[in-house]
Amino acid sequence: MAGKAHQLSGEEREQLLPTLRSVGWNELDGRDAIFKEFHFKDFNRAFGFMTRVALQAEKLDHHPEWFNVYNKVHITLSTHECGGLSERDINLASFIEQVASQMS
Ligand SMILES: C[C@H](O)[C@H](O)[C@H]1CNC2=NC(N)=NC(=O)C2=N1
Repeated sequence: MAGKAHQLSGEEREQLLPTLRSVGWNELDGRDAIFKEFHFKDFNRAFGFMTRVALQAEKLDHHPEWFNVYNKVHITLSTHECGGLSERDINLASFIEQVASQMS
C-alpha cells in the first residue's frame, strides 16, 4: 500500500469513528484498535464473508485479526506499522460493512 500509515489524530477520530460506532464497531480498552462481532445464519455465510474480506485484505495489504467459530466472526482492526488506528483500518472496516450487509 502506498505511503506510510499514520495513527489517527483526535480530530480525525471524531470525524471518522461515529459512522462505524453506529453500526457496532467499538474501540478496545488498553489497545488502539476497533472491534466488532458479526453473526451469520450459518458457517457457509460466515466463511463466505471471510473469504471476500480476505481477498480484499490481501489486495489492500491490510489484514484483519479475526476469530471464527461456526456462524460467529470476531474482528479486530489495527495498524502494526503505526502502532494503532489508521485510515487503513477505517477503509477496511467500511469494506467489511458492505460485505456483511450483502451476506446476512
Ligand atoms: C509487510 C506488510 O506490508 C505489512 O506487514 C502489512 C501487512 N498487513 C497488515 N495488516 C495490518 N492490520 N496492519 C499492518 O500494519 C499490516 N502491515
